[in-house]
Amino acid sequence: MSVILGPNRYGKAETRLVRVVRDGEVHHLKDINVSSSLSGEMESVHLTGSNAAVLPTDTQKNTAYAFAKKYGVDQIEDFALLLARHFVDSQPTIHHARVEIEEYGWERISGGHSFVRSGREVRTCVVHYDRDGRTSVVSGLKDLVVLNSTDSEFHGYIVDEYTTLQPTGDRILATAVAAQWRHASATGEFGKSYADVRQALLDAFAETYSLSLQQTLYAMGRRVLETRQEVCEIRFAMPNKHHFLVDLAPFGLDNDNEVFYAADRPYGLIEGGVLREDAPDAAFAWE
Ligand SMILES: O=c1[nH]c(=O)c2[nH]c(=O)[nH]c2[nH]1
Repeated sequence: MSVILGPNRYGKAETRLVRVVRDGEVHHLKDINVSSSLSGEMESVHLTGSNAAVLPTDTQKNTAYAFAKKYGVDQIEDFALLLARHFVDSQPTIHHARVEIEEYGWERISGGHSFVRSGREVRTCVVHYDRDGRTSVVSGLKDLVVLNSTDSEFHGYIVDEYTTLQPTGDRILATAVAAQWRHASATGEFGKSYADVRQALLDAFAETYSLSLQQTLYAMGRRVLETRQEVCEIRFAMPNKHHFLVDLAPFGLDNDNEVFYAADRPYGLIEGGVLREDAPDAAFAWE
Protein backbone atom coordinates (compact mmCIF):
# COMPACT_ATOMS: atom_id res chain seq x y z
CA MET A 1 0.00 0.00 0.00
CA SER A 2 1.29 3.44 -0.90
CA VAL A 3 0.01 6.48 0.95
CA ILE A 4 1.07 10.09 1.14
CA LEU A 5 0.46 12.98 3.50
CA GLY A 6 -2.49 15.13 2.46
CA PRO A 7 -3.15 18.82 3.05
CA ASN A 8 -2.47 19.82 6.62
CA ARG A 9 -2.22 22.81 8.89
CA TYR A 10 -1.86 23.34 12.59
CA GLY A 11 -2.14 26.13 15.08
CA LYS A 12 -3.61 27.46 18.30
CA ALA A 13 -7.36 27.84 18.18
CA GLU A 14 -9.30 30.39 20.19
CA THR A 15 -6.70 32.29 22.13
CA ARG A 16 -8.92 34.57 24.18
CA LEU A 17 -7.23 37.91 24.68
CA VAL A 18 -8.40 41.06 26.41
CA ARG A 19 -6.29 44.16 25.95
CA VAL A 20 -6.84 47.09 28.31
CA VAL A 21 -5.50 50.48 27.29
CA ARG A 22 -5.18 52.76 30.30
CA ASP A 23 -5.67 56.35 29.33
CA GLY A 24 -5.39 57.74 32.86
CA GLU A 25 -8.68 57.01 34.57
CA VAL A 26 -10.35 56.14 31.28
CA HIS A 27 -9.78 52.61 30.08
CA HIS A 28 -10.41 51.11 26.64
CA LEU A 29 -11.13 47.43 26.04
CA LYS A 30 -10.47 45.10 23.15
CA ASP A 31 -11.85 41.58 23.59
CA ILE A 32 -10.80 39.14 20.88
CA ASN A 33 -10.50 35.46 20.07
CA VAL A 34 -7.48 34.62 17.91
CA SER A 35 -6.97 31.40 15.95
CA SER A 36 -3.76 30.92 14.00
CA SER A 37 -3.13 28.07 11.60
CA LEU A 38 0.22 27.46 9.91
CA SER A 39 1.39 25.24 7.09
CA GLY A 40 4.66 24.58 5.29
CA GLU A 41 7.41 21.99 5.58
CA MET A 42 5.43 19.63 7.78
CA GLU A 43 6.30 16.28 6.21
CA SER A 44 8.82 15.33 8.92
CA VAL A 45 6.60 16.04 11.88
CA HIS A 46 3.94 13.77 10.42
CA LEU A 47 6.18 11.09 8.94
CA THR A 48 9.23 10.84 11.21
CA GLY A 49 8.28 12.59 14.42
CA SER A 50 10.92 15.30 14.01
CA ASN A 51 9.57 18.58 15.33
CA ALA A 52 12.41 20.66 13.92
CA ALA A 53 10.14 22.55 11.51
CA VAL A 54 7.36 23.13 14.02
CA LEU A 55 6.68 26.48 15.64
CA PRO A 56 4.73 25.24 18.65
CA THR A 57 1.10 26.20 18.96
CA ASP A 58 2.00 27.41 22.45
CA THR A 59 4.41 29.90 20.86
CA GLN A 60 1.69 31.05 18.49
CA LYS A 61 -0.52 31.81 21.48
CA ASN A 62 2.29 33.64 23.27
CA THR A 63 3.01 35.70 20.16
CA ALA A 64 -0.58 36.92 20.11
CA TYR A 65 -0.31 38.04 23.74
CA ALA A 66 3.12 39.64 23.27
CA PHE A 67 2.05 41.48 20.12
CA ALA A 68 -1.06 42.77 21.89
CA LYS A 69 1.24 44.37 24.46
CA LYS A 70 3.91 45.59 22.00
CA TYR A 71 1.71 46.86 19.18
CA GLY A 72 -1.74 47.18 20.73
CA VAL A 73 -4.92 45.89 19.10
CA ASP A 74 -6.87 48.30 16.97
CA GLN A 75 -8.59 46.89 13.88
CA ILE A 76 -8.70 43.09 14.03
CA GLU A 77 -7.71 42.83 10.35
CA ASP A 78 -4.49 44.76 11.04
CA PHE A 79 -3.67 42.62 14.07
CA ALA A 80 -4.30 39.44 12.07
CA LEU A 81 -2.03 40.67 9.25
CA LEU A 82 0.69 41.50 11.77
CA LEU A 83 0.62 37.99 13.21
CA ALA A 84 0.34 36.20 9.86
CA ARG A 85 3.28 38.12 8.39
CA HIS A 86 5.36 37.52 11.50
CA PHE A 87 4.88 33.74 11.47
CA VAL A 88 5.75 33.39 7.78
CA ASP A 89 8.51 35.99 7.57
CA SER A 90 10.33 34.85 10.72
CA GLN A 91 10.23 31.08 10.12
CA PRO A 92 11.62 29.52 6.92
CA THR A 93 9.64 26.32 7.48
CA ILE A 94 6.32 28.16 7.69
CA HIS A 95 5.06 28.97 4.23
CA HIS A 96 1.49 30.01 4.89
CA ALA A 97 -0.42 31.49 7.79
CA ARG A 98 -4.14 31.80 8.30
CA VAL A 99 -5.25 34.00 11.19
CA GLU A 100 -8.88 34.26 12.19
CA ILE A 101 -10.10 36.74 14.81
CA GLU A 102 -13.48 37.34 16.41
CA GLU A 103 -14.15 40.53 18.31
CA TYR A 104 -16.71 40.95 21.08
CA GLY A 105 -17.95 44.44 21.79
CA TRP A 106 -18.13 46.13 25.17
CA GLU A 107 -19.95 49.35 25.99
CA ARG A 108 -19.01 51.77 28.70
CA ILE A 109 -21.41 51.75 31.66
CA SER A 110 -20.22 54.88 33.41
CA GLY A 111 -16.97 56.28 34.67
CA GLY A 112 -13.77 55.12 33.09
CA HIS A 113 -13.46 51.44 33.83
CA SER A 114 -16.88 49.74 33.89
CA PHE A 115 -18.24 47.95 30.84
CA VAL A 116 -21.23 45.87 29.80
CA ARG A 117 -20.87 43.26 27.11
CA SER A 118 -22.58 44.64 24.05
CA GLY A 119 -25.57 42.80 22.63
CA ARG A 120 -24.37 43.58 19.15
CA GLU A 121 -23.08 41.24 16.51
CA VAL A 122 -19.65 39.59 16.63
CA ARG A 123 -17.12 41.10 14.23
CA THR A 124 -14.84 38.64 12.43
CA CYS A 125 -11.90 38.46 10.06
CA VAL A 126 -9.81 35.81 8.32
CA VAL A 127 -6.40 36.75 6.94
CA HIS A 128 -4.03 34.66 4.83
CA TYR A 129 -0.40 35.39 4.07
CA ASP A 130 2.12 33.22 2.26
CA ARG A 131 5.85 33.37 1.62
CA ASP A 132 5.30 34.79 -1.86
CA GLY A 133 3.68 37.75 -0.16
CA ARG A 134 0.22 36.82 -1.38
CA THR A 135 -2.28 38.21 1.11
CA SER A 136 -6.04 38.05 1.52
CA VAL A 137 -8.36 39.75 3.95
CA VAL A 138 -11.95 38.66 4.56
CA SER A 139 -13.93 40.69 7.08
CA GLY A 140 -17.27 39.71 8.48
CA LEU A 141 -19.88 39.59 11.16
CA LYS A 142 -22.20 37.04 12.69
CA ASP A 143 -25.27 37.10 14.92
CA LEU A 144 -26.57 40.34 13.46
CA VAL A 145 -30.22 39.65 14.32
CA VAL A 146 -32.74 41.62 12.29
CA LEU A 147 -36.51 41.50 11.82
CA ASN A 148 -39.07 43.13 9.53
CA SER A 149 -42.58 42.93 10.97
CA THR A 150 -44.11 43.41 7.51
CA ASP A 151 -43.11 43.99 3.84
CA SER A 152 -42.39 40.30 3.41
CA GLU A 153 -44.36 37.82 1.30
CA PHE A 154 -43.75 34.25 0.24
CA HIS A 155 -45.81 32.55 -2.45
CA GLY A 156 -45.57 31.14 -5.96
CA TYR A 157 -43.31 28.27 -4.92
CA ILE A 158 -43.46 24.67 -6.13
CA VAL A 159 -46.40 22.75 -4.72
CA ASP A 160 -46.04 18.96 -4.71
CA GLU A 161 -47.77 16.19 -2.80
CA TYR A 162 -45.81 17.02 0.37
CA THR A 163 -46.35 20.78 0.37
CA THR A 164 -48.50 22.08 3.20
CA LEU A 165 -47.08 25.62 3.49
CA GLN A 166 -49.74 28.26 2.86
CA PRO A 167 -48.79 31.22 0.69
CA THR A 168 -48.56 34.46 2.59
CA GLY A 169 -48.80 38.10 1.52
CA ASP A 170 -47.66 39.46 4.87
CA ARG A 171 -45.27 37.71 7.21
CA ILE A 172 -42.46 38.46 9.64
CA LEU A 173 -39.02 38.16 8.07
CA ALA A 174 -36.26 37.59 10.62
CA THR A 175 -32.73 36.31 10.42
CA ALA A 176 -29.36 36.28 12.12
CA VAL A 177 -27.01 37.54 9.45
CA ALA A 178 -23.64 35.87 9.10
CA ALA A 179 -21.68 37.56 6.34
CA GLN A 180 -18.09 37.55 5.17
CA TRP A 181 -16.75 39.96 2.62
CA ARG A 182 -13.51 39.85 0.70
CA HIS A 183 -11.35 42.94 0.26
CA ALA A 184 -9.81 43.45 -3.16
CA SER A 185 -6.56 44.44 -1.45
CA ALA A 186 -4.97 43.95 1.96
CA THR A 187 -4.63 47.63 2.71
CA GLY A 188 -7.52 49.64 3.92
CA GLU A 189 -9.29 51.54 6.60
CA PHE A 190 -10.84 48.47 8.12
CA GLY A 191 -12.76 50.27 10.87
CA LYS A 192 -14.58 52.64 8.53
CA SER A 193 -15.11 49.87 6.00
CA TYR A 194 -16.72 47.66 8.65
CA ALA A 195 -19.05 50.39 9.90
CA ASP A 196 -20.21 51.19 6.36
CA VAL A 197 -20.75 47.56 5.37
CA ARG A 198 -22.76 46.92 8.53
CA GLN A 199 -24.92 49.98 7.84
CA ALA A 200 -25.40 48.97 4.20
CA LEU A 201 -26.56 45.51 5.32
CA LEU A 202 -29.07 47.00 7.76
CA ASP A 203 -30.34 49.61 5.28
CA ALA A 204 -30.85 47.05 2.54
CA PHE A 205 -32.60 44.63 4.90
CA ALA A 206 -34.95 47.36 6.11
CA GLU A 207 -35.66 48.90 2.71
CA THR A 208 -36.15 45.77 0.63
CA TYR A 209 -39.75 44.69 0.09
CA SER A 210 -39.11 40.97 0.26
CA LEU A 211 -40.60 38.17 -1.82
CA SER A 212 -38.12 35.70 -0.30
CA LEU A 213 -35.14 35.73 2.02
CA GLN A 214 -33.06 34.83 -1.04
CA GLN A 215 -34.13 38.08 -2.70
CA THR A 216 -33.27 40.02 0.46
CA LEU A 217 -29.87 38.33 0.64
CA TYR A 218 -29.04 39.41 -2.89
CA ALA A 219 -30.23 42.98 -2.23
CA MET A 220 -28.03 43.16 0.88
CA GLY A 221 -24.97 41.92 -0.98
CA ARG A 222 -25.57 44.25 -3.87
CA ARG A 223 -25.91 47.22 -1.53
CA VAL A 224 -22.59 46.43 0.11
CA LEU A 225 -20.81 46.24 -3.25
CA GLU A 226 -22.43 49.52 -4.33
CA THR A 227 -21.42 51.21 -1.09
CA ARG A 228 -17.82 50.05 -0.62
CA GLN A 229 -15.48 49.87 -3.59
CA GLU A 230 -12.84 47.86 -1.74
CA VAL A 231 -15.24 44.93 -1.21
CA CYS A 232 -15.25 42.61 -4.22
CA GLU A 233 -17.28 39.66 -2.92
CA ILE A 234 -19.64 38.93 -0.03
CA ARG A 235 -21.01 35.61 1.17
CA PHE A 236 -23.97 35.05 3.48
CA ALA A 237 -25.49 32.37 5.65
CA MET A 238 -28.89 33.46 6.89
CA PRO A 239 -31.27 31.29 8.89
CA ASN A 240 -34.93 32.02 8.19
CA LYS A 241 -36.16 32.53 11.74
CA HIS A 242 -39.73 31.45 11.20
CA HIS A 243 -42.55 33.25 13.00
CA PHE A 244 -45.79 31.31 12.83
CA LEU A 245 -49.15 32.93 13.36
CA VAL A 246 -50.82 31.42 16.43
CA ASP A 247 -54.35 30.15 15.92
CA LEU A 248 -56.38 32.09 18.51
CA ALA A 249 -59.77 31.01 17.10
CA PRO A 250 -60.25 28.40 19.90
CA PHE A 251 -60.29 31.33 22.31
CA GLY A 252 -62.75 33.33 20.20
CA LEU A 253 -59.98 35.78 19.21
CA ASP A 254 -58.86 36.88 15.79
CA ASN A 255 -55.18 37.17 14.95
CA ASP A 256 -54.42 39.77 12.31
CA ASN A 257 -50.64 39.28 12.24
CA GLU A 258 -50.26 40.19 15.90
CA VAL A 259 -49.35 37.07 17.89
CA PHE A 260 -46.63 34.74 16.60
CA TYR A 261 -44.87 31.65 17.74
CA ALA A 262 -41.14 32.29 17.25
CA ALA A 263 -39.79 28.85 16.34
CA ASP A 264 -36.10 28.17 16.87
CA ARG A 265 -35.86 24.97 14.82
CA PRO A 266 -35.98 23.70 12.21
CA TYR A 267 -35.13 26.81 10.24
CA GLY A 268 -34.61 27.49 6.58
CA LEU A 269 -30.97 28.19 5.85
CA ILE A 270 -30.35 30.53 2.96
CA GLU A 271 -26.76 30.78 1.75
CA GLY A 272 -25.33 32.67 -1.16
CA GLY A 273 -22.78 35.13 -2.42
CA VAL A 274 -22.70 38.30 -4.47
CA LEU A 275 -19.57 39.39 -6.28
CA ARG A 276 -18.29 41.82 -8.84
CA GLU A 277 -18.02 40.31 -12.31
CA ASP A 278 -14.39 41.47 -12.41
CA ALA A 279 -13.53 40.43 -8.85
CA PRO A 280 -9.89 39.35 -8.56
CA ASP A 281 -9.25 35.65 -8.08
CA ALA A 282 -10.08 34.58 -4.53
CA ALA A 283 -7.10 32.18 -4.29
CA PHE A 284 -7.07 30.89 -0.70
CA ALA A 285 -9.19 33.70 0.80
CA TRP A 286 -12.17 31.46 1.66
CA GLU A 287 -10.19 28.52 3.04
O1 LIG B 1 -37.90 33.29 2.06
C1 LIG B 1 -38.14 32.06 2.01
N1 LIG B 1 -37.43 31.28 1.14
C2 LIG B 1 -37.64 29.93 1.02
O2 LIG B 1 -36.98 29.25 0.20
C3 LIG B 1 -38.63 29.36 1.83
N2 LIG B 1 -39.09 28.10 1.98
C4 LIG B 1 -40.05 28.13 2.94
O3 LIG B 1 -40.68 27.12 3.36
N3 LIG B 1 -40.23 29.40 3.40
C5 LIG B 1 -39.35 30.18 2.73
N4 LIG B 1 -39.09 31.51 2.80
